[in-house]
Amino acid sequence: MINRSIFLVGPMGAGKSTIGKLLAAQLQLPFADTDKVLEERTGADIPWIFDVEGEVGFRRRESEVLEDLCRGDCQVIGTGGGIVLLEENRRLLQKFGHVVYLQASVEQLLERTSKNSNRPLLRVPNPRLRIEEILQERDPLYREVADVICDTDHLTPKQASTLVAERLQASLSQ
Ligand SMILES: Nc1ncnc2c1ncn2[C@@H]1O[C@H](COP(=O)(O)OP(=O)(O)OP(=O)(O)O)[C@@H](O)[C@H]1O
Ligand SMILES: O=C(O)C1=C[C@@H](O)[C@@H](O)[C@H](O)C1
Ligand SMILES: [Mg+2]
Repeated sequence: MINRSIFLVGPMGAGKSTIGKLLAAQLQLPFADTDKVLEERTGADIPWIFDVEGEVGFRRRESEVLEDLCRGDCQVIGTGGGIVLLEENRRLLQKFGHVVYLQASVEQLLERTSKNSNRPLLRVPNPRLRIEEILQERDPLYREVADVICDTDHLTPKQASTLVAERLQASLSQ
């Protein structure tokens, strides 16, 4: 029934990496994370890439990773929060995958992303405002590509993974 890769999209802290791993185990599929693949290929971490190559350089690398993963086997793929910014990426997501938009409130996103400082776009004096701006810009783009939308606010990662699996099955059997 699942004949294409499952892409998880959503803002930083939505749980794409955390829930993605659980979902992959649940569906007995491999898991990949675009941020991780990009870091392994580059041999540098995301803050370093942003510092040296800027966001434009990072986005170029991210698109290359996405293209390669789209050509590969069916798996669960956690994406970077900004993957939907480029139209070419949105087309790839829709063409090659089942896309799940993981949502969470600004409050939850702020709390979940405050635990570490490896997100260059949140290294600002007012991360709450930044998250609000990001959501305003990207929510329509996440919706544009999504086959399924799941709110993770009051769910543990395990509960969220189960909900995503159920919603995916329902959407695929329509
Ligand atoms: N449903 C949830 N309930 C509680 N904590 C969560 C939930 N989902 C994720 N977390 C926690 O929030 C933090 C960020 O999650 P994660 O790294 O999976 O987000 P992400 O969407 O992959 O973000 P990014 O776009 O920056 O890669 C982690 O510490 C994770 O354990
Ligand atoms: O939301 C974003 O633009 C980002 C999210 C992270 O997953 C990383 O891809 C990077 O920190 C940028
Ligand atoms: Mg992630």
